[in-house]
Amino acid sequence: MTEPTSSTRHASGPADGMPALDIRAVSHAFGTRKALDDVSLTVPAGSFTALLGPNGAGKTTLFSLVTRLYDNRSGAIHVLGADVRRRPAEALSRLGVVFQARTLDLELSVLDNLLYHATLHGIGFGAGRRRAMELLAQDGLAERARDKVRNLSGGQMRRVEIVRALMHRPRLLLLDEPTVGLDIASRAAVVALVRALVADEGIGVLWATHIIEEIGPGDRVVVLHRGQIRASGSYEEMRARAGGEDLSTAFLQLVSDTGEAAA
Ligand SMILES: Nc1ncnc2c1ncn2[C@@H]1O[C@H](COP(=O)(O)OP(=O)(O)OP(=O)(O)O)[C@@H](O)[C@H]1O
Repeated sequence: MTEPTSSTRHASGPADGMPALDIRAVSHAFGTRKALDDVSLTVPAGSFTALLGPNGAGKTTLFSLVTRLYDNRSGAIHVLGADVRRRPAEALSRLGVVFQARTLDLELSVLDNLLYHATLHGIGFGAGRRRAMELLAQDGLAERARDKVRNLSGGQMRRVEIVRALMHRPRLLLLDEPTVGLDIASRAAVVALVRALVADEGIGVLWATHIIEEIGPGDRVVVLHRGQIRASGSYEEMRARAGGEDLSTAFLQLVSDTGEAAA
């Protein structure tokens, strides 16, 4: 991405120093099946935090609670200080989300998809169009603005979904396994786009994945397994846990069924 403009750098957002996302003691069950058990985690503002967990760990359930698809009946979730239960409109206006399943309208143009989202957030047509073109240009997709989404590659669709999530200038971006199904080059482009948002604009990112290679030095890592947080800390701390071995070794130790639940 190119250097952010003043309008992109200062997105809507409250107090400095507040975590982008703070989850405290949240549990969730589907009937008798516990999907999340007393989960607490923090995404500091301007951090890339990887939520690392194997299939069925509870990542999507956690995202559904943060975005209010499900109601959190225990614990508390704050987005930039706004409680998602008590101040949902405020909290949701501060977050952008890219769901695991594709949600663009394939028959609409890229621009119309973005304008539709802008309208849902109360952004007027002119301002929405300017914002969309600014973001598409930053991501090298401006010339595809009038193309039907159906004609884009999978990687380009993902990047458009990220652009869409940024239309209303959130300070927290949630991405649920955003590179699933992409080839290596497309995956690298998506990762680079999101890392640039963290570095250039200070957006807090929670990146759910089970792909270890997407996590690197300087990242924060939260390991979720069977609905429980098994570990959290910096990439370097995680490696140290495995005696200096790579992150894969640490991860496999943490999600083995004998691994202790630990903070
Ligand atoms: N709507 C639902 N009804 C019943 N059980 C569910 C529902 N959604 C999820 N679960 C169960 O909750 C647990 C956590 O699922 P979840 O989809 O949150 O995990 P995940 O980490 O996102 O997995 P994946 O990487 O496979 O997407 C699993 O045991 C799953 O089967």
